[in-house]
Amino acid sequence: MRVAVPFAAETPKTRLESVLTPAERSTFARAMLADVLRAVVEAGHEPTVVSTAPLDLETFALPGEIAAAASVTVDDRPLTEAVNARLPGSDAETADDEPDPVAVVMADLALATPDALDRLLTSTADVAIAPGRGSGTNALLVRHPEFRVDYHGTSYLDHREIAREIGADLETVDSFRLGTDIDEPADLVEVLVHGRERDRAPAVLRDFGFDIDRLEGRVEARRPNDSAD
Ligand SMILES: Nc1nc2c(ncn2[C@@H]2O[C@H](COP(=O)(O)OP(=O)(O)OP(=O)(O)O)[C@@H](O)[C@H]2O)c(=O)[nH]1
Ligand SMILES: C[C@H](OP(=O)(O)O)C(=O)O
Repeated sequence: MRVAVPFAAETPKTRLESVLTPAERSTFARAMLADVLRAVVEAGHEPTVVSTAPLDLETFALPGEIAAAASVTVDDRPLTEAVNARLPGSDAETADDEPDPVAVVMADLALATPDALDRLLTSTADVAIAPGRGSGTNALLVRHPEFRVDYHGTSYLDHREIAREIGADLETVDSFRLGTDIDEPADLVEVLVHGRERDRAPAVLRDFGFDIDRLEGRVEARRPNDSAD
């Protein structure tokens, strides 16, 4: 199985611009990517980062076995096109009778664990999806040679419809860890609460000065000098 990890390398995580500087967003996005690559390798797979710009994984100082298993390919097409070019049955595929399945795991799944990924990656459905809140498609496994993605907006609902149209059976993988993509300031607290000790993303946030604000209402990640909304 091939596992693609799309990565917007140049201006990542723009929706975090109210709480992180551009340099911090880049560091944080790379920390989440490192955590995702580690989880994919520990689930037994060799991830390829599909990056919008060149990316030197050597500068990530990944543990040896993670660095050895992970690779980068540069593709500056929009997300949907770049992913579709890699799905079973696409032009980039050889004309195998039975193409290899392809998984697509987003680089901002900071809570992903090998066990959570394994539940998706061992699905035998034609298409398996771990949706995100708000109907995103956080992680996907495609076996069907006619299935194509259409990301953004309500992509989970759209992908269900696409699967129905081509007669593919679809499994929805219900997973808190895969369902939590880190898009907006309110998501940062999930990294601090549920990130594991060894993960980079929570360490980076703490290094930036974030902590869990328990003072009132719903908990959130805040640093002391952030102005109140
Ligand atoms: N290869 C590639 N990856 C992308 C592209 N856009 C987003 N990604 C990656 O796809 C995943 C989901 O991205 P989004 O959350 O929609 O966008 P983002 O760029 O991370 O964040 P925002 O700028 O806040 O929208 C992340 O892993 C991104 O790094 C793209 O055009 N090409
Ligand atoms: C790529 C996109 O991510 P979101 O913008 O929902 O985080 C999607 O899941 O369709």
